[in-house]
Amino acid sequence: MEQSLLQFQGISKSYSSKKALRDVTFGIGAGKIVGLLGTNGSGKTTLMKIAAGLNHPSEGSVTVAGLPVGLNTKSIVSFMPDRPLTESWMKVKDAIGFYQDFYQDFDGNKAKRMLDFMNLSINDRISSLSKGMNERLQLTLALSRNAKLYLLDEPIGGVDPVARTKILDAIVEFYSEDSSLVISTHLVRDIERIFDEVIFIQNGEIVLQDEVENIRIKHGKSVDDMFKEVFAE
Ligand SMILES: Nc1ncnc2c1ncn2[C@@H]1O[C@H](COP(=O)(O)OP(=O)(O)OP(=O)(O)O)[C@@H](O)[C@H]1O
Repeated sequence: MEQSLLQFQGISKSYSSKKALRDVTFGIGAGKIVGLLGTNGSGKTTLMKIAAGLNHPSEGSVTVAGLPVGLNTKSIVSFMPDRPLTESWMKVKDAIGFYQDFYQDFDGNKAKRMLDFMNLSINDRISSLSKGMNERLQLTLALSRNAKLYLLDEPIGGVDPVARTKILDAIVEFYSEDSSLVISTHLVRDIERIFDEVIFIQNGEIVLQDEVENIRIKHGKSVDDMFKEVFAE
C-alpha cells in the first residue's frame, strides 16, 4: 500500500470534560488537495493543530511522511492558523522577514509573486489590513514555504465572494504538486472545485472520506449537497 503523507491512527483529544476528537483514523496521499469539512465546533482546528504539532492528542499517533509529529515534521509542515500569527506593529515586509529567518524552506521569490497577485504591498502596515487582506497575507506566508504538507485552517472565511475565486486560483497556482494541502472550511460550495478528496468531520468523528469524483458519480451530488445532507440539523 502506498504510504500516506499524513496518517492519523486512533487519535482522540479531550479538553477537560469535552471530547473534541474521537478515535480518528485516516490517511492522505501525496499530491492531493483535501477538504476537511465540518460545522462549527466539529474538531477541524483541533485536528489541524495536532497534525502541525501544536496540540497533543490524548490518545493515538500521527505521522507526516512516516515521521512521528514533532520537531522533525515541523520543518516540512506549513500551517496557516485561523487566527493571524503576525504582530500588529509589523509591516508586511517585517512578517516576510520573520518567516524568512524562521523557515529555511521559505521562498522569497514566491512570496514576492504572491504578494503582487494578492495586491499587497511590502510597506502595508498589518494593523491597517482588513480581515480579508490579512488572510491573503497569512496565506502568502504559509504557501511561500516549500513544505511537504500545507494545513490551511479556514483560509477564506473573511474574503469577500468576488475575491474568493482569485484566492482559490492563487492556492492552486502556488502550491507545488508533489505536496499535499488540507483545507478546513464550511464554505463548501465556494471551494469544492479545487478538492481532489474530502473528509467530513462531525462531533469529532470522521463520517466520510472519499474522492470528489466518486461523490459526484456514486451519489450524483455535489460535495455541497452531500455536506448539507450529512450536516442537516
Ligand atoms: N482549548 C480548548 N479548551 C476547551 N475546549 C476546547 C478548546 N479548543 C476547542 N475546544 C472545543 O473542542 C471542540 C472542537 O473545537 P475546534 O476548534 O477543533 O472545532 P472547529 O471545527 O475548528 O470549529 P470552528 O469551525 O468553529 O472553528 C469544540 O466543542 C470546542 O469548544
